[in-house]
Amino acid sequence: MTAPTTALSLNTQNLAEVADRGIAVPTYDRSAVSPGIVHFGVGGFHRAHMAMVLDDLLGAGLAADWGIVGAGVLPHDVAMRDALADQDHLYTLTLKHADGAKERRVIGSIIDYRFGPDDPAGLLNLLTDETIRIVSLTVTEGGYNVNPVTGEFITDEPTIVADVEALRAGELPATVFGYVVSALRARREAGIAPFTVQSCDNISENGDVAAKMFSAFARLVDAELAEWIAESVAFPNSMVDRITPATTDDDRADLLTDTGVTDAWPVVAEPFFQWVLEDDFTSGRPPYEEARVQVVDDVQPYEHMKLRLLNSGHQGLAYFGLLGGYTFAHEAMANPDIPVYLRRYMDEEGTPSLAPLPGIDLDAYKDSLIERFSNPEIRDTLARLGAESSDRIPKWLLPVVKDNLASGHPIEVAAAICASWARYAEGHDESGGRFTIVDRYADELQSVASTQGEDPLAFVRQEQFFGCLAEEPRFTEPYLKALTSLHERGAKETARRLAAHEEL
Ligand SMILES: NC(=O)c1ccc[n+]([C@@H]2O[C@H](COP(=O)([O-])OP(=O)(O)OC[C@H]3O[C@@H](n4cnc5c(N)ncnc54)[C@H](O)[C@@H]3O)[C@@H](O)[C@H]2O)c1
Ligand SMILES: O=P(O)(O)OC[C@@H](O)[C@@H](O)[C@H](O)[C@H](O)CO
Repeated sequence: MTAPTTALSLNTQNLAEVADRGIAVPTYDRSAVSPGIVHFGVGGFHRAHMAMVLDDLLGAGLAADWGIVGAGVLPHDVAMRDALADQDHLYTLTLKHADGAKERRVIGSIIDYRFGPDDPAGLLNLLTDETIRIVSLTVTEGGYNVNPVTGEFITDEPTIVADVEALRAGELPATVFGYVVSALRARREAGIAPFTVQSCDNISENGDVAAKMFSAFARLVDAELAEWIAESVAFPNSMVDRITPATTDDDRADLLTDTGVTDAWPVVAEPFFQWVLEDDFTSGRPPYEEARVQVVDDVQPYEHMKLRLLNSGHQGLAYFGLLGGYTFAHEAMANPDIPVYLRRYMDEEGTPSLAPLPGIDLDAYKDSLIERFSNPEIRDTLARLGAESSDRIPKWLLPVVKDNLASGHPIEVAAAICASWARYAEGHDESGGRFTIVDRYADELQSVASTQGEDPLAFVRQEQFFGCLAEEPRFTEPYLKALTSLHERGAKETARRLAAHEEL
């Protein structure tokens, strides 16, 4: 291994030298990889997860016709376009183990990137081309445009209204919905088989939700087209898992210090990887199972396990941690009470809401979650976990509350987590410092939270998030006790009492 004396840019030409500096590089001929997948939402997670799987397959001499073309439609996606373009769409993935060990590799499966606004017709033509057989998505929970209480498509969102008009007028789209539905319409007219729409977002029944939302969008354009989409396009469900924090300047600096390689947008993630995928594809798929993907007939039990234990657990960690003055997930996990009350939530509330999971050792799974949250090398911020709560709590935690209310199982900790969100939404911590609430409903949430001194149930009366839970005493009683305790005793003491099963 060459000592990293000079800075070396990551690009195709420098790959041999990058390898000399201790980073594994693609051994396959990237120029022979042709596009088969368009991925919307190329952020940290896609690059740590699905793109790595394709890179593994390419490295094994498979899937050469399943190269990924990234696509972005939001203004800030220019940053990813430029970062990737300058390095031939290569990037480094660093897996950080809890003991400090780092596994580094260069991923080569993304072969191009299209920023929609640069050339909407070009992106649409690509999506219409028969070589594209999968359109995959990590556009976040909010990207599916679902009303959290009714579960229906939000039809009056301005970008959606504009795209519906554009498609009706035969003009070019701007949103993911517009691109996918325009392309499917064009393929249908040209007699080209539709692609599969493969969601990789953290949403329960993500494929079914995508099917419903894309069909609802199409219905606004053309009812017959919507029917054809519902009948002809596969939307497989999946459970995806790998904690991938947002990239920081420290990550770029670490890579440079350790190896001398510069990467404009490296990805850092935990070593754990899981992808459980429903085998339902319209026009073929890569041999995913050759790269650790569990291809199954029914994903739902795995999805529920992950969303209700891991992601809801993250919600339990985020607001208590931020209110308690912590910045990183592992710092909050080092408070002895926090892992204990999180485990109480997982054992007493999350677990009874799950269907049987034959062959899965749930205790080992929950132990591993506590370990993964505690990994000090990942430096996952509580701010990331606590962002866009209005898209997360209703989709991950409230289904546990509703199922347990129906079955008579406990909901005390889940109610306390809801109260911690309400307390956090007040926008200040316990020493008077300010939080920046990152949520598309931030103003509304903060304004309602500011009234809960006089009206402690104000936050849960927001039916668009909580449905009718404000009318349910079995929920409001523990919720009010937790909210009062958070105000009067603070997050750390409230966590201690929850951990110790003491009265709040
Ligand atoms: N980060 C993780 O640990 C992790 C793990 C499992 C699953 N996921 C899933 O992946 C999603 C993305 O996570 P990430 O860490 O890559 O985030 P990120 O912020 O790095 O990337 C998100 C991408 O989605 C795009 N996007 C957001 N809203 C959109 C919209 N309305 N239309 C089109 N594009 C949109 C953004 O422009 C960006 O390219 C999560 O919301 C989650 O559902 C993430
Ligand atoms: O990325 P989000 O918005 O779905 O949720 C935040 C975290 O809970 C999530 O990213 C987890 O880290 C991830 O789901 C682990 O696989």
